[in-house]
Order: sequence, then C-alpha cells, then structure tokens
Amino acid sequence: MAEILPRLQGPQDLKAMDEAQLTQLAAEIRRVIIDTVARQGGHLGASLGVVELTLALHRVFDSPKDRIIWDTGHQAYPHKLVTGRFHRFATLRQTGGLSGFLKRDESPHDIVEAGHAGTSISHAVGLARARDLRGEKHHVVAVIGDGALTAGMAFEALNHAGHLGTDLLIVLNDNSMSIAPNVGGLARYLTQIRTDPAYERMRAELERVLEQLPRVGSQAVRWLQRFKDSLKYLVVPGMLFEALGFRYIGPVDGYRLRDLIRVLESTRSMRGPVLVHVITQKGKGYAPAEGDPWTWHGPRPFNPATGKMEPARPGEPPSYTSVFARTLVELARNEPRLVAITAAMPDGTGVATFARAFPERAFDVGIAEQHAVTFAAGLALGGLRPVVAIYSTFLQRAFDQVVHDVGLQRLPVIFAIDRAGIVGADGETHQGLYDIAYLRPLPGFVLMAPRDENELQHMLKTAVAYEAGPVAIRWPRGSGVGVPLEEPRVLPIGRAELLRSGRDVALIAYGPLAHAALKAAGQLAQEGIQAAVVNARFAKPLDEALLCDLLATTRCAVTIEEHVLAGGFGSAVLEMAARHGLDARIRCLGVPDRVVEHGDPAHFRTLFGLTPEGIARAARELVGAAAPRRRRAGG
Ligand SMILES: Cc1ncc(C[n+]2csc(CCOP(=O)(O)OP(=O)(O)O)c2C)c(N)n1
Ligand SMILES: CC(=O)[C@@H](O)[C@H](O)COP(=O)(O)O
Ligand SMILES: [Mg+2]
Repeated sequence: MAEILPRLQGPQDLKAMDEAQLTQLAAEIRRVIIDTVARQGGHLGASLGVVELTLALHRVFDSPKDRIIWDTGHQAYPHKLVTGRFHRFATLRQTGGLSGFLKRDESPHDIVEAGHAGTSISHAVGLARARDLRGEKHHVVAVIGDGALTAGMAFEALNHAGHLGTDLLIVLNDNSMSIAPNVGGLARYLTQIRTDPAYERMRAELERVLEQLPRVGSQAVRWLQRFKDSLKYLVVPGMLFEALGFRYIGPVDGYRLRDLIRVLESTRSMRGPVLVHVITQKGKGYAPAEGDPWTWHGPRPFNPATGKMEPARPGEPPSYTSVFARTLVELARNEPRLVAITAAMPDGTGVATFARAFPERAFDVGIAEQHAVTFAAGLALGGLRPVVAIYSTFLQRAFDQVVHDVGLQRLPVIFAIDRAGIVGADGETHQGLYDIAYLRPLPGFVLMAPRDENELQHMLKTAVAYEAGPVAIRWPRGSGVGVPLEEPRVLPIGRAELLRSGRDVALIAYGPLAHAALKAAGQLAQEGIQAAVVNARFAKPLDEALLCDLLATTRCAVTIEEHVLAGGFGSAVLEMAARHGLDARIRCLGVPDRVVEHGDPAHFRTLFGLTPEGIARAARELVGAAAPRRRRAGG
C-alpha cells in the first residue's frame, strides 16, 4: 500500500527523506506505474528504468527553479508522480486526462514538451544561454536516452554546447535500448565504456585509493582525481564527449541512489558542460519487462501478476502495418531491388517482418529520420528501390531531405507512411495530420491513400511499379476495415474509384473514410437524397476528369479526410474546382486549425464530423442549401 507517495506534496519533500524512505518511495512509484499501465497501456519500460534517477535529480536539484528536461518524455511517469500528479495518474493518456508525455500546462515542473526524440539538449542549451544572458542563476539539466542520442540534432546540440561552454548538465540515460536494441557505432561505443574491464578495474581501484585519502583537497588528491578522470583517455581513447568539450563522469550505476545523489551533487559546482553517463535497465523492477524490454516498451494492457498481455480481440481484422509488411515481403521476392528502411521503429512500421525475410535488405538507421530519407536517396541513386517505412509524424523531422534529396532529384523512393491520421493516446506530438499538406506541394510526388487494407496492397504494388519519381502512401494506425485480401494489382495512377452513383451530392473521400461515406450515402438515400461516393485514391494527381464531371452534375460535394483541412485533400479539390471554374458548393470535412490532444480517436472523429452521421449532416445541409438554386435552374 503506497504510504509516502499519496502524501508527497512535491519534489521538495524528497530532500528530507533518508535512503530508506527514498527506496520505499521508489517501490511505491514502480507499483503505481505497473498497475496503471497494466490497466490502460502506456510506456512501461522506460519509466521503470529511471525511477531512482528521477528521485536523485529531484533530490539534488530544485525544480522548477532548476530546469530538468526529459528527452522524448515517454519515461517521465516517475517525474509526474513526484511532481504532484499522483492523484490524477489514473487518467494517464485518457481523453481529458494526464498526457503520456510532458505538458507545460500540466505542471510548472514540465519545462519542455516533447514526444519526438532528440530535442532535449537543444532546449537545454537554449535555456542555459537565456539564463546566462539574463544574469540568472539556476541549473539546467537534460536527461537523454541512448536511443535519442542517435538523433542528429542531439549531436548538433552537443557540438554547440561544447562551443558555448555554458554551464549545463546532460544526463545520458543509457539502457542499451531504443525501442528495439539501440543501433550503430554510438551504441557500440557506449557499450565499450560500460563494459571495458580494464577501465572499470582501474577506475574502481582509484576510487578505493581516493576514498582512503584525507578529505582535504590536498594537491595529491586533486592530482589523483585528475589522473582518474584522465584514465578514460588511456582505456577508451578519444572519449567522444570530452572531445566535444564536455566533462564526462561515469558510468554511474543508475540504481545506487547514494552514488547517484553524490555524483549529481558534485556537478552542481562544476563549470561548463558536464555529461553524467548513467547505466539503467529498461523495465527495471518488473521481471517480464526486464526480460523483454523490446516488447515492454509500450505494452497493451496486461495482467500485472502474470505479465500476460491482453490478446488481440478475436475476429479483429489485420492491422494496416501487418498487411503492409506481408505485401512488401511478397513484392520483394520478385523485385530484388526492393529494400526497406526504418528510423528505430522496426516493429511499429513492420520493417522487422521484412528484415526476418530479407535481413540484408532491411535497415534500421536509429532515430535518424533525416538520414533515413537521404540514405534512401542514395540507395535509389545506386539503382535500388528503397521503401522508407515511417510514421507520418516522424517524417516531419526529415522534410528538407524529402524536398531536397528525393523530390528535386525525382528519385523513385517510396514513403510508406504509417500512423497517418488521429493516433489516439500519444496525442498531439504523434498525430499524423500534416503529411498531405507538406508533400502535396512537391513537384513530381504521387500521393495515395487506400480505402482499406486490401487496397493498401494494390497501392504498394502500384508504387513499386512506378519509377518516374517519389510516391507516398498513407494509412492509419491500427486494424484494417476487415475486407477480403485480393491478389495485389497495379492501379492506374491518378484514377479514382466511383463506389456509388448519385446526382444530388458527391461524397469524395480520401482513405478509409470512404467506408464512412458509403454508410452516410445509405442514410441519405432513406431521405431521398442520392449521394455519389468516390474513393479518391490519389491526392496527387487528382482524378480531375471524374471529379469535374461529377461536380458538374451534383454541383455540391463533401470532401472527407483524416488530416488537417489546411492544405489537405479537400484543399486539392477546392483548387481543382476553382481552376476549372466549377459552379459547385464544396464542404471540406477534416481536422480544423487546432491541436488534437491525446484521447480516443472516435471522440475526435465525432467532434470533427468524420463519421457517417457527420458526413450525412454536411451533405444534407449542402443539398438543402442548394435546393432553391436547383428549383430556379429547373435542375
Ligand atoms: C523523432 C522520433 N523518432 C522516433 C520516435 C519513437 N520512439 C519513441 S521512444 C524511442 C526510443 C528512445 O530510446 P531512448 O532515448 O534510449 O529511451 P528509452 O526508451 O531507452 O528510455 C523511439 C524510437 C520518437 N519518439 N521520435
Ligand atoms: C514514445 C514513442 O514515440 C513511441 O513509443 C510511440 O508511442 C509508438 O507509437 P505506436 O504505439 O503507434 O507504435
Ligand atoms: Mg535507451
């Protein structure tokens, strides 16, 4: 039964606690996190790994006066619990409840908002420099994971911090994991530091010697301390962080609270950029998560006693991701040029499935979306057919690479854009709501969205067959519609599909909302309104012939998309109608100009009218408004 946590007023209470109390509090925090995520899902492993680190940071520093920044923020459940949100924690990631990431309007202790990895050091350098220029005196601390450190911008920030020399503490939370095991030379390097026996033996020996020496800051002690610090040059030459201008301290055991507190205390008086390398374990304190940190990064609800996750609902259609992965494997059997790239999301994108079939043709580049896209450009220039499998939201990180390295070179790169649309519990930083708007302006791009998992197969085959330039296909998070899967076939580029005829109004859908449009048409038919339903298939190029003909007949249309209205599919139809001088009333349904926070996607689809009822309502209003004009025109 939690005894300390419910009474914790805030992080200041930690300063009066002794080690036994902190240890008990750590146990209470783990229990609450495990029980909450077991009930409603969430990010388990990362948060369990940093319980002690969180307590030590909030014990040593004075948040929010001292700025503690959490990279990505998926590991901040302990931070939320010790900063006054215990009593709201059961609402985590629920509609209207606590966010699963940091939110400045949730707490003054949430200094920076994130959700995308790799931004913490840049924020910290900015906060530190602002402090300096404003003559303020407080600490700035960024906690970044070993996975997030593979994000290019993290190195841009390290480089700049070393240049500025500003007082700054970076805590490297090294658990050897990204979502999957961390990749690359950096991961190997960190492993070397962590496990090098010679370095470890010498360091431990010197620690013992230093412990024996008198506490006075004699010259000998200072010399020995310097010698200990310089050891790493001998054993791990060219300590990367030291070379970048950081004072490197570590590796430190992330679960020996006393050491953690002592080391962090020692950094308070240090000048310039300091990096403390803390060794943690993803899933610490919960055996199933310790044993399989990959799976337990973001588990479905589970039974905490047995560690059994809830099975997928019986009869649930296959996910779009699984259909994408299976189709890609099948296409690759006959197309040896096909290769797949992921930026640290092998399972989320399905590239892990492809990698099991073609290990040599699958690439996990780490959290490095910019490199992923230009790496794909290089693969294409080298004669291969790269497929960049990436979440819509994470592709935003590589916008210039898409424009500059793929688009302008008209390279046949396929962007397999998953999590396009409203994603749900991850909220505003993860919504896939902007990809049509940021890709549609690019010359030479083909943009597609399947109405269901069966058409996704056809679109993937179409993309592989198309070599005249880049192609992007977008599909939503989660299960398909539940339609039979046919043999994949090539679709004619730029051709839409008329699903239902009707002369009163056109319902023009882009993506799986075509099925909601069909249901709306059924509702309207019962009121005597004949609605045509179009599965647009392409946002670029539009099927202008079909759409112009239809609009000339119905003279009113509703466009439907799970994307922001600004610059989305509806905008494309409006631009087309204006360009052709069509006399048609067009109502666009989509996401309005607002942030879409975390919560049940169905709640937001209802809010935005992206349901059969919402579509029918919009059509009814249009037809009603058009009726007098029709009568006047004798239509
Ligand atoms: C730009 C970006 N790409 C991908 C992701 C997906 N993602 C979320 S957490 C994570 C792993 C982060 O690893 P690390 O920083 O080591 O944190 P850990 O989970 O190990 O605590 C990834 C790839 C993301 N949030 N942001
Ligand atoms: C924290 C993070 O960015 C990832 O863990 C993300 O939450 C995964 O999203 P999915 O659950 O949609 O794969
Ligand atoms: Mg990690």
